Amino acid sequence: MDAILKPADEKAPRRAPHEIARPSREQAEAAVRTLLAYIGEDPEREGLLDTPKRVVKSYAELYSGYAEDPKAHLERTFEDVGGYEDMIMVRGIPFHSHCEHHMLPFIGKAYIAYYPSGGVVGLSKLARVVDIYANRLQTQENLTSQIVSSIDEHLAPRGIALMLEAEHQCMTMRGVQKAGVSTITTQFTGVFQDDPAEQARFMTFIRGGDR
Ligand SMILES: Nc1nc2c(ncn2[C@@H]2O[C@H](COP(=O)(O)OP(=O)(O)OP(=O)(O)O)[C@@H](O)[C@H]2O)c(=O)[nH]1
Ligand SMILES: [Zn+2]
Repeated sequence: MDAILKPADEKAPRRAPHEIARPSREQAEAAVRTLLAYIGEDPEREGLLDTPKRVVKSYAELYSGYAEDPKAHLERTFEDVGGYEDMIMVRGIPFHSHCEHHMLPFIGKAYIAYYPSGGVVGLSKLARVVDIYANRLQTQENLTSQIVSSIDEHLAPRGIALMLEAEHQCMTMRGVQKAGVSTITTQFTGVFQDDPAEQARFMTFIRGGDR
């Protein structure tokens, strides 16, 4: 257990989840008490007695994505769609994630489009995939590429376009303190990657409902 409580060698290769010993809930709660004392609080005062328990419980929701597999949501496709094969966009999916540098939230919207090939997925499933990856520690770039890779792997559409726009609280509440700044990331595969006109169409769809 000591190994996980000490800082890791920065150059160590990335370990698989099963190689990392998981602390108990009690150890996680004790770590929260340590942080409370570190910021100058008294972890024993009445208002804070249940806080470690609540924080650890909230982590089960905020970081639920580690225990979920997007495949479960993307493997069921529908083919009876009247031969529809044009772009499908799910526009403005709200998400919240946490940056892996500060463990502070970044909050924004995802815009996903794809050209189907042989089948479509339930629309909600795309939002579920966003949540699975957002409910992990992330960089916005990683989140973008993981969502795209997973849709590509399980659905193999003719093309995928994804744009994320988010505000990072680590830039708003602390550090450089720039409120109202958003970060945009995009990734294109297939027809979107090959044809700039498709990227332009994607951008037009994104603006569509705001006119
Ligand atoms: N590329 C990228 N950077 C991010 C993301 N989330 C946070 N960051 C940045 O990660 C960087 C970490 O920089 P460091 O210098 O190691 O940390 P820091 O001293 O806390 O930096 P400041 O935020 O500038 O105070 C900061 O520039 C953050 O803005 C992200 O999703 N993608
Ligand atoms: Zn950050």
